[in-house]
Order: sequence, then C-alpha cells, then structure tokens
Amino acid sequence: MDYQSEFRRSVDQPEEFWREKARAIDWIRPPEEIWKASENGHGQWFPDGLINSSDVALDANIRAGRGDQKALIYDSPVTDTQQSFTYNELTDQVARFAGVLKARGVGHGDRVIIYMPMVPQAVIAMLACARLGAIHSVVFGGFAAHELAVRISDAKPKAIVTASCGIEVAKVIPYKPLVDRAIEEADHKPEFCIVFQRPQVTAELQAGRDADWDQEMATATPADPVPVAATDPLYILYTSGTTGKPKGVVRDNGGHAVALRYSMELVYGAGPGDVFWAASDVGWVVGHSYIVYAPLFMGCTTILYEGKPVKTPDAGAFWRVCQDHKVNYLFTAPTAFRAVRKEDPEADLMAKYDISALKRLFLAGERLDPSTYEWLKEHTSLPVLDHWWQTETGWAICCNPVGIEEMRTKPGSATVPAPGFNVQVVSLDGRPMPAGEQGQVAVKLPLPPGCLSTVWGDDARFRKTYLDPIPGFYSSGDGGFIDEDGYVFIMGRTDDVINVAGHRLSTGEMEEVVASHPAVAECCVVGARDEMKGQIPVGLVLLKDGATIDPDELEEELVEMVRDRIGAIACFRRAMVVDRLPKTRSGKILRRVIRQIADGEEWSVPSTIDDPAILEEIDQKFRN
Ligand SMILES: CCC(=O)SCCNC(=O)CCNC(=O)[C@H](O)C(C)(C)COP(=O)(O)OP(=O)(O)OC[C@H]1O[C@@H](n2cnc3c(N)ncnc32)[C@H](O)[C@@H]1OP(=O)(O)O
Repeated sequence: MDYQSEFRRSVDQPEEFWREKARAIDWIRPPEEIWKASENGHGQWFPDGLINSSDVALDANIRAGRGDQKALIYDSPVTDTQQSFTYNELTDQVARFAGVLKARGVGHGDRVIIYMPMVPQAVIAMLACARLGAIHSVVFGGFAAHELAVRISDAKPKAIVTASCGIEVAKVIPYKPLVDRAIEEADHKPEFCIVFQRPQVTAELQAGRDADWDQEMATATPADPVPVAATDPLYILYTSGTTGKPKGVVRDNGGHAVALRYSMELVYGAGPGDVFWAASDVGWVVGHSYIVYAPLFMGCTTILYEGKPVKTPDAGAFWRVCQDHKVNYLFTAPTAFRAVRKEDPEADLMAKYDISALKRLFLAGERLDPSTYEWLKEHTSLPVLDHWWQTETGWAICCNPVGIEEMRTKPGSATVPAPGFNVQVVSLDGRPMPAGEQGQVAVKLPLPPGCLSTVWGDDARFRKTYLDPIPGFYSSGDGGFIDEDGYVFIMGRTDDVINVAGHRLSTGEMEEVVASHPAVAECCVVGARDEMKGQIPVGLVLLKDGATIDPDELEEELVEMVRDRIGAIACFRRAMVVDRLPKTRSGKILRRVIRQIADGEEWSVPSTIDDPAILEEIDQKFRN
C-alpha cells in the first residue's frame, strides 16, 4: 500500500476505511454503524459500538499473551528510581484503583480530576477511570491553584486524585496545599480526594474528605471493565483558548482507540513489543495519547520519565534512558533538544551511551526549527520526523507516514496529511489558496476518529471556535501553506495563543492577570520569539493616572502574580511600562505589529492606526 492510495481511500470512502481500521481493536460489541452525521458536517464515529478503553489497553494484551511483557517503565532520575510493571501487574493495579473509586461511588460518566506529577499512580488513576466508564481530566502539575480551580468549577469532578508533591529537578513542590486552595476557590466541591503520599513530603489529609492511596489500595476489591458506548467521553483535557477560560476538549472512547492504534503503525511504524518513549508529561495531550493510551493499545512498552532533558543530571539524560530501556522510538518537543544542544553542542554525552535500539526520532508540539532538525540528523544519523497535531485532534494531522511509505523529509515541513485528515489551506472565507501561498490551515469535515467531539459543557463554543469560522471545515487556528509537492508547512498560530516550550498558553489569560494589578490601566501581552522556548510572553503596561510605582518593582509584582495565578510554566518574566499602546481608530490594540517589533522583524505602519508615532516609542522600549 502506498501513501496516496491510503490517503485517497480515507477521504473518498471514509466509512469503509475506518470500518477496516476498527477491526484491530478488541470491542465488547463491534460497531455496525461506522459514521452518524449530525448537522454542519460533524458527527459521531462507531455510534453503536461498545468498548472499554482500559480493557483495550490492558486486558486485551493479557488475552493476546503479553501478560508478562513490560507495559510501563517508570524512570525517575529525580528520585533515583526505576520500576517496571508487566501488563499483568499494571492491570492488577488499575483494577484495584478502579475498585477504590467504585467503592466510593464513582461510576459511568462521573468526572475525576487527576493532578499529579509523573509517577505511575497518574497512569493507574487514568486507566482506572476508563475502567469504570468515568471521565478523567488530568491537570498538568505545573499549573497553579487558580488554574486547577477553574478546571474543577468547569468539570465538576466527584473526586480529585493527587500526590503529596512533585519534584522539579531538585525543587520539591508540595501539591496538596495547591489542591486545598483550588477546592476553596472553586464553585464546585469534590466529594473526596485520594492522596498518594511520596517520601519527600507527607501531605496533611482533611478528615472526612481525603484518603491515603496506599491504605485504600490495601483493602480494595478489583473492578472489572464496564462496557461503555464508543461515543461516551473517555476524558476531558483543558487547553488554552484566546480568552481566559480554557476549553475542555472532550475525547470519546471508540474513535480514540481506533485512531490511536492506527497512528502507532502509520505515524511511528511501531508494533507490539516495541519500546516507545514520549518524553512529555501526562498533563499534555502527548502524554495522554503517547505515554498512556496508544502504546498500550498497541501492546508496546511505554516509558514514564520523571526528569528533564538537562540537569537530571546532564544533557546526556535522554540518551541514558534510551540505552537503559532499549528505546526504539523517541518522541519529544523541539525545545527539549534545543536545551540538550545548548549544553552539549557536539553531542559528546550522546557518544557515552549505546542508543543502537533507537530507530526514529519524532518531534511535535511546536515548529521544528531547521537548525535543531539538522543538528539531530547530523549527530544521531536517525530519521528525524516532524509531525503536526493539536490537543483537539489527539493524533497527527500531518506526518511522515512511515508505516506505509517513508517519504522524503523537507526541513520546516510536517510532511503530508495523515489519512483521514483532508487538510487544505484556505482564505478566511474558505477559498483554497494556491500552492505555496499562506492561509488558514483547515481540515475538510468530517474529522477522522480520535478528534474532539465537543467542548465540555459548551457545545456552542465548540461550534463557534472550530466549525463556524470556515463553513464545512475544522478551523485549526494555525496558519501555513502547502507546497507544490503537497507538503504542509505550519507557520504558527493566527490567534492570540502562544507556544512556550511546547506549552500552549493564552495571552488573553495573562492579560487578565496583569490588568488586575491596582496600578495597571491597560495592558497587552504578546509572544516574542525566543531561541530556547520558541516563544515567551512579554507584557506592555499602561499605568493608571497618578500611579507612582517603580517600573522594576511593578515588573516583579506582575511576574509573581502570573506565576501565582497561572503557574511557572507561563514563563512570564518581562513587563514594560509604556506611555501609550498602539491602537486602531476603533480602539483595537495592534498586536500583530507589536509582535513584529518584539521579534525584531521589519514592520510597517498599519493604515488603520490612530497615532503612528506610538510604534516608534514601542520599538525604542524593546531595543533598550
Ligand atoms: C502535539 C500536541 C501538543 O502540542 S501537546 C504539548 C507538547 N508539549 C510538551 O510535551 C512540553 C515540552 N516541554 C517540556 O517538556 C519542558 O518545557 C522542557 C523542554 C523539559 C523544559 O522544562 P523546564 O526547564 O522545566 O522549563 P519549562 O519552560 O517547561 O518550565 C518553566 C517553569 O515551570 C516549572 N514547571 C515545569 N513543569 C512543572 C511541573 N510539572 N510542576 C511544577 N512546575 C513545573 C519549571 O520548574 C520552571 O520553573 P522556574 O521558572 O524555573 O521556577
């Protein structure tokens, strides 16, 4: 099978195509109906199928004879721990934790928030929810209490599962005080919390509400997988939008299982028994899809790494993990390799390790800059494969389809649309752009299985954000172009979402925090280019009349406020006081030109500007 015929079949005969791919999954009741359309080209995959995602990830592997194979390897340089779980052992732990939740009343459709560091208990909790048909919502451990509170208020969980602390290199971060603060702030209160106590910190438990993970597990009765409809939600994962409130991306069970298993073959060329390492965090979609679900759906061994690319203990960390666990496929964000390259430019540390098991390197989460691509190619001599996807899609929209045909790579391109994604570059009114010309990157509906079904509790927002802007298409929010060979180049967001070290963040959310300072009259936050993290946020601040605060002091306070409200991962470290903000005559802040100034690019004065002299003032500020 070649790429072109696979792709054509996927868009010309999607029902037959996905019926065939669905056969690779162990269904409880295989679907007869493959696609049920609703209005606007959206719809549901496998609507009459019955499935359980924990059964597909775990029990199905035992039935296939892989019970004694390693399912999960936990490698934690920050605690000097290595631990592995076979499929039998992981299934036992998951069934027990499902029993803990079930005994406390968690069942089909209930939400459970998981706020945990990179420990096996995070994976166990996710799969335990799936086992009961409950809906997990993992919140990245780097988010502050307020962000957790926003998600608690929106998801209304019955329970929260957390740990006593996370460990960031050598810094121990107590989690429980953050959870307590978040519950206090949220307008919904969970019935109970389960706390995994780590040796570094013992969390205080609130009597009547909090319970200890180990104690609960000791007496648990294992729970069996509960059959759920393929269309029932498996999880909610919040992602930044243009406004302050994050969007809860809803993923179903059936389409997700089919798409992710297919992606393991198509995108990564991986099969049962392979060792797959996604060096990300379970709090991001890469962690959901490629630390937890897809490798297990495929019968691989997956790695959970609690460490960093550098400093744990050095820039050889990734190569050490690849050697120790004979990793076949490594997937991470370009920013991780930029950090490695900065500390080990000649890759001397790589040479210390035997990485001969590695077959391919995969990059996603932000644009793969050509110089990082060249550095990796030169020093590893491996295929270095960029791919483009989003929290919303759950798997690659564009990739090098190595599982069916390894294509020539072009630096800066995520290669070609994955089968199922009819990617087109269009103008704002939906007209196709000629080859090589930039426009909005959109996907002609229907989206393939595995993509978001809606926004949790807000279907109108789902339609307004993704379906309404370009009728008949899913609007990705990214801009780019397709060249004459059909290669897709993604150039970045077309909205106010920024990408900091592979983390998608909302400048609007940061503006809300900055604007709440008593001395601030008005502000604007833009993403400025950064060599290491891709982009970093920079704030421009207009003081209230009569405010006398020292600009350095104000910057310090604003940095602290953003850290406290959003989290350290926002990397908000710069806020400049300006005399005026550039605006159109109708009062809209001219963010695009501010971004160009921040990036040191050539800029021209927009015809709609109120007072062109302001741009020179801003330019001066950035140059000082
Ligand atoms: C394809 C679909 C997608 O895009 S899904 C998203 C894919 N993105 C990723 O996988 C993320 C890739 N990035 C990373 O893993 C990290 O940024 C890497 C490259 C490892 C660098 O880490 P680090 O040096 O900590 O920098 P950073 O910018 O991530 O962190 C900034 C500050 O935040 C903190 N932080 C980070 N994680 C946590 C956490 N889990 N809990 C608590 N705090 C956290 C860091 O310690 C750092 O703090 P500080 O400013 O130094 O005090």
